[in-house]
Amino acid sequence: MTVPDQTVVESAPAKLNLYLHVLGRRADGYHELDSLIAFADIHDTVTARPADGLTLTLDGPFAVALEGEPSDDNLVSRAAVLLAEALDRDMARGGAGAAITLTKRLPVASGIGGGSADAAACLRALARLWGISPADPRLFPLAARLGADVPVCLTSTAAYFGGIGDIIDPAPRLPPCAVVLVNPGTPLSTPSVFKARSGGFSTAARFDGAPLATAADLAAALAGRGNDLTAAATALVPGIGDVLDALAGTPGCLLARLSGSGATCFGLYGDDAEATTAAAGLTVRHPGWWIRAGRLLA
Ligand SMILES: C[C@](O)(CO)[C@H](O)COP(=O)(O)OP(=O)(O)OC[C@H]1O[C@@H](n2ccc(N)nc2=O)[C@H](O)[C@@H]1O
Ligand SMILES: Nc1ncnc2c1ncn2[C@@H]1O[C@H](COP(=O)(O)OP(=O)(O)OP(=O)(O)O)[C@@H](O)[C@H]1O
Repeated sequence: MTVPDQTVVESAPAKLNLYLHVLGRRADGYHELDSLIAFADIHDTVTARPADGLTLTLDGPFAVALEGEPSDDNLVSRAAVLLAEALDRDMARGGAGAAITLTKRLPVASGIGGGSADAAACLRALARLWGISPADPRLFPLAARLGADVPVCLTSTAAYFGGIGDIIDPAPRLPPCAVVLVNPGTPLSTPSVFKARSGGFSTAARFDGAPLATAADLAAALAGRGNDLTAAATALVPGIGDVLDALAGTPGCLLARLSGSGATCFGLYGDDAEATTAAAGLTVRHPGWWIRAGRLLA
């Protein structure tokens, strides 16, 4: 959305790993993954307007979680600097920069890729502000330099994620599906979860069956797959087990699962009313949890 004073607004949607299989561990310590990634209409927001230089302002309920970190370390600032460099946009020589605001609504270090989504949204917002397409192919290599999850967040459409996150393939069309996201309130760092993981490896499990017409079809297909980081994440944050049990116990929940390295879990539902009712009930019973209802993006 562009508003008349040239302010550009981009959403940074939460990423969900509908399934996440760990296929092996490379010599450099990174893990080979097979994952079906989808996005939800539950999001941070990046706003950019013309200004001298580059500045970042944080607001929103989870801004406080990032305020202890230097602003230059924020993935949004890093994305802005990379794009300015790639476009040879020299603000010292009078080129217009951007005043960026990140409205942080997604919990930090929570397995739903908020930082990656913010970085991708910043690339799209500044591309538009500075007169190039948000689909410009130059954005992809910049996104990859910012993190494994950032390229897939550029389009925020469902995708298969392979390699160490560097292989992105189109996913089957997902059916309309309502979701509830629940985080028990404990940040969880991705490296600690991979380090805590033990046991064997899974095989790749991309869908090759009939089209997924309904949320129930999607849940049934996912039931034979899993998130291989669940045991390790739950060992570090036992509250994940409570979240999964609570989600699974809500009427209409078709599937409850951990996203990424956690600690956010998601429930899938056949319709919006079931998800909204589930979220409301969980909020009453667990006032300390972060709970949001929404839908998967098409
Ligand atoms: C697990 C996922 O959430 C799945 O969507 C993401 O791939 C994680 O992406 P991310 O948070 O951007 O993670 P990165 O910053 O790339 O990696 C953080 C750390 O997690 C471990 N890591 C991450 C990705 C991967 N494929 N193998 C790993 O072993 C590594 O120790 C790495 O240093
Ligand atoms: N804009 C940002 N939002 C969130 N975290 C950021 C941001 N910029 C930098 N970071 C850093 O990145 C770390 C990971 O944050 P993020 O919320 O993206 O994790 P995540 O949801 O677990 O991601 P993933 O699912 O990709 O593992 C944070 O602990 C923080 O230090």
